[in-house]
Amino acid sequence: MSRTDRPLRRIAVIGAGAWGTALAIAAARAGSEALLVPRSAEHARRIEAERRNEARLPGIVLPDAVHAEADPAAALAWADAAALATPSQAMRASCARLAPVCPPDLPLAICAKGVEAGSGLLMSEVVAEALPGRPLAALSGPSFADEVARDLPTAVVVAARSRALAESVARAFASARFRPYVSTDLLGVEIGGAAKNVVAIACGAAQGLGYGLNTRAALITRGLAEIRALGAAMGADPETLTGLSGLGDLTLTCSSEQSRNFAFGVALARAAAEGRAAAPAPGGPVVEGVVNARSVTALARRHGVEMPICEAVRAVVEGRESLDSAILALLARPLKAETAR
Ligand SMILES: NC(=O)C1=CN([C@@H]2O[C@H](COP(=O)(O)OP(=O)(O)OC[C@H]3O[C@@H](n4cnc5c(N)ncnc54)[C@H](O)[C@@H]3O)[C@@H](O)[C@H]2O)C=CC1
Ligand SMILES: O=C(CO)COP(=O)(O)O
Repeated sequence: MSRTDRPLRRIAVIGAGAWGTALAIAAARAGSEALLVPRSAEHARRIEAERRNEARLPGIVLPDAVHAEADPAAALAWADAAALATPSQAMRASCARLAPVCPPDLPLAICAKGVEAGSGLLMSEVVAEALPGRPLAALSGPSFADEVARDLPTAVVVAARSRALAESVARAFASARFRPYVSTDLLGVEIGGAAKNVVAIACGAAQGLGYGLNTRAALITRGLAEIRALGAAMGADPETLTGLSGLGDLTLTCSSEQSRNFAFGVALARAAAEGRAAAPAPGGPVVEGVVNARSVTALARRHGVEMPICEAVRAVVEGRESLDSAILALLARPLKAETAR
């Protein structure tokens, strides 16, 4: 009997950021047990002593079924499955640390959203290189960590090439107010999650510039068209990109300053107005769209896909173009048909 034929009830969560912590809590609500594995032993001790992860999820008390474990070997030996919840650019290093101690058949649920800079690989490709042979799933969709931790109703999607694996992972997290749908389109789910953060920066910048809701609606819709074009070129199911992990997450992230990517876009516009550059705070919460502006557009260029909004965000965050001129360039693009057909 393979591991995924029996319920996945012990979940090791690698990466104790806001999302890893919220997922550990979601697993506990689903009747699973979770071991949260931070990068440092000190962080594990603090979480265990305080019964919270105050730096990342302020005010949230951990349920009894969640514990912190400093030693990844102990956590993975105990676990039925692991959730990989480090930022995308740390995924390879984090998996390398797990490689000597990760059982060869341990199911892994990728919870980071992004494309690796340099290699242009999706997270499932990075993990398959760093931890070869393990059954892979991705959990994604519109889900602010804080809302999940507070048990506000949330729907996500769990994708795996094996439907049985997607269903097992979904069951490990499903509870009355946390509803995972399943999908076999791993590629589509990963593309939507990686690209939406870049469009969210554009929406935040538009808000910071004082633009209105017309602009936001245009950016979301045309952003989705870009994401769908990338998905089509890479072989994703177009329906996935209008589902929870595509349009769903795009809508969430593009419409609230609760999104770190949106908030960073607002900060970009404020900084531009004051004639200075903006960058995410070192050691602060991850802003995936900054690195992913580069990695997602690099992937699109490789596939011959135009992503003008994402390219504009890239040019601005790389300091090659001012926000004003990036917007003017977007608006000055030749008039064209809205749809390809
Ligand atoms: N916060 C949210 O609402 C959601 C986040 N996500 C995704 O989850 C991923 C993680 O985001 P957050 O937890 O929010 O970030 P965060 O900024 O709250 O925390 C990131 C954590 O990763 C740890 N880390 C960094 N490098 C590491 C490494 N090499 N090994 C182990 N740990 C390492 C840091 O110590 C930190 O605790 C991102 O890809 C994000 O897009 C997905 C859904 C919701
Ligand atoms: O992915 C997220 C919600 O689904 C979190 O978005 P931010 O990283 O922009 O906060």
